[in-house]
Amino acid sequence: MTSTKGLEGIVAAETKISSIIDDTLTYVGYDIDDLAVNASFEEVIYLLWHTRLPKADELAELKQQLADNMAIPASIVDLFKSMPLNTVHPMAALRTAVSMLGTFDDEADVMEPEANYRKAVRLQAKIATVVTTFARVRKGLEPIAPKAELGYAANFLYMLKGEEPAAIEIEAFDKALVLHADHELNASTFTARVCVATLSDVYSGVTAAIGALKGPLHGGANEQVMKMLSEIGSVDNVESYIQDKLDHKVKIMGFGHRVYRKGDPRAPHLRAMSEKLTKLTGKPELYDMSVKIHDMIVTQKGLPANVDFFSASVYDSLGIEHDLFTPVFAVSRTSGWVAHILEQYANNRLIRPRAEYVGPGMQTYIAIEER
Ligand SMILES: CC(=O)SCCNC(=O)CCNC(=O)[C@H](O)C(C)(C)COP(=O)(O)OP(=O)(O)OC[C@H]1O[C@@H](n2cnc3c(N)ncnc32)[C@H](O)[C@@H]1OP(=O)(O)O
Ligand SMILES: O=C([O-])CC(=O)C(=O)O
Repeated sequence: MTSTKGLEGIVAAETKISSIIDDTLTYVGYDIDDLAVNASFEEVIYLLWHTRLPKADELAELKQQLADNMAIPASIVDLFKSMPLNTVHPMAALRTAVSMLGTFDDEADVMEPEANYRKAVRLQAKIATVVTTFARVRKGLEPIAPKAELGYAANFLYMLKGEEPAAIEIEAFDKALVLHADHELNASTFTARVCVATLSDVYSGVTAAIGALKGPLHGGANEQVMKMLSEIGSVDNVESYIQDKLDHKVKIMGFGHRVYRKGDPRAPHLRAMSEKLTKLTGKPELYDMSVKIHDMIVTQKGLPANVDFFSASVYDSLGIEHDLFTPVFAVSRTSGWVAHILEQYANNRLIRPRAEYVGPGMQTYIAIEER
């Protein structure tokens, strides 16, 4: 029995939800380039959960269900207030809050497909409120209730900032949500599938997935990209900063990917958004720095940017605090996690691989006083 480090190249599940073939990403067979330009996030949620695009009335129904379920229990606010708010990372707060949401759901352990779908809707609706509520509570601000008439992207920005976002902000944020919604068997989605394959519940699966997304080799990279841009500070500093990191073999966040070789198809969309939005917000240097970093890494390491690289300057332009970047990713990816959880339940088998044992051979127990 031999192992493959990081399970590289191992096909561990069948899925109808998304695919990456020859660097092309599709959701249910629709090219991400097509969806990024044409689909709303709510349409993508429906697509991932039903493996088909919604008709107008079906989309309207899903939007209504999401709007109806956005409120969160007051205890979640109390939970946040009880946390060490000066130090807690929003991803840790989110992980804990999603777990707690499960305790309030009467159907948490009801495993019928209809009940699991209802939980999917509730969780997708509430996760936007959870993240924005945390963002406000930690600053001593009152949470803002969602407005039923706003779409998902608009509601998120509204609940975060307390004012209705401009059309260009809604459009950009909605596109970012579309681009982050699903990605085949990435680490957090695999985590969710492993968790629920024991027939554990939807909340456990998403809580586990949030934990996996948090790491800087996965979703946590977008916050680290912004940290790097802030440290660099100006285009003139890019070369020496990046060269120093490369000379010391430090990984540059937002580059490289386990699956993509030529490039991540989501990155050009985010790059275009970054160029446009950083100009509008009067911070074009963020984009210019990003491009210079990008060119250096591509030239010297041959590594293309992944989804996390240009999303950092996009989220900054939308006025989102830097440590909320990964929670925003989680808000979008919940749609994909839940789709995979429902797919796993529909054709379940326990996921239990083997490990290659590389420890010592058979030993005989030695009494403690003789060691
Ligand atoms: C949403 C997402 O999860 S997208 C990914 C987000 N993560 C990041 O941006 C973090 C930075 N990137 C990385 O750490 C990696 O590229 C990963 C985790 C994405 C993929 O990892 P793996 O497929 O395991 O590749 P691995 O880490 O083994 O790298 C292979 C080689 O490329 C190098 N490399 C990979 N990524 C980078 C990088 N970002 N900067 C510099 N060198 C890199 C490695 O040092 C290694 O070099 P070596 O063979 O000389 O030791
Ligand atoms: O697929 C991966 O390994 C990581 C990734 O890009 C994602 O989850 O969006």
